[in-house]
Amino acid sequence: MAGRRLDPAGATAARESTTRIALIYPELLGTYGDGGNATVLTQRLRWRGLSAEIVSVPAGEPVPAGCDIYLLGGGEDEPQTLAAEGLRRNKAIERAVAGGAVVLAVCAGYQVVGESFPAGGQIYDGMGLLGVETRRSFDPPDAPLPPRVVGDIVVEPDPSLGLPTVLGYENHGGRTRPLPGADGFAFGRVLRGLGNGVPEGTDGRIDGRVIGTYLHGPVLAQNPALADLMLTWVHGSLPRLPGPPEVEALRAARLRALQVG
Ligand SMILES: NC(=O)CC[C@H](N)C(=O)O
Repeated sequence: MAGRRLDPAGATAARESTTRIALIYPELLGTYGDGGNATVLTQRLRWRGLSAEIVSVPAGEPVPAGCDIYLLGGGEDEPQTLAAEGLRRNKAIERAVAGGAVVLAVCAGYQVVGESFPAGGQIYDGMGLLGVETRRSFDPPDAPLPPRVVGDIVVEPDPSLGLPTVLGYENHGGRTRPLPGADGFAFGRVLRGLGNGVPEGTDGRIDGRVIGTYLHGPVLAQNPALADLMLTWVHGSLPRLPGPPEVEALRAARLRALQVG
């Protein structure tokens, strides 16, 4: 993580060129429509008159290093280990991140960009982009937890991000905690659901422009402000663009139903 202490607010100068959004191994890391995150980012750029391209990277293909944003979604244990194997061999995302690229990694993707994760009774190395480790449970267990958490999740993002409440859906068996002295900070505080499953009650992790979270959804479809935050990391300031009215209505209804806010 050293050597890429980027200031997320100090975005790259405004740019004219097409924004390239890499969708990593969608057939392995694509549960719960996480590929929709690429659609949301692309559309929010196009609505502002900016051009964007989705670069879908099938498993087994080399990951291009020249993209602006890399998206990794959720996956079951076996596809997740295959994805991690491919990504550990191919250091393109690490190089792109060192050059200022943005990463959004959801659930299995979050575990894979961390230092290590469990699958099928073994522990696998991740990419080490975030200083977190995932296990089925930590020893001694801090609280009795269900073997798998499935359901709605609501997160109050870290205030430094300037984001409204974030909504999503989680389905995972892994619990994730920062390694001692890890760079970065938790994505947010869990208001409903489990998230990282640690006593601090946090979800996810952010280090520089790498975001890991347990929120499926696809998360950006329900949380356009998070999409715009990522886009400003690439573009600098962008014209304000409210969420589509139906998304705002859905958010309000979900928050009411979940009795948050
Ligand atoms: N939905 C997911 O991405 C699951 C991630 C991981 N296989 C777990 O169960 O913890």
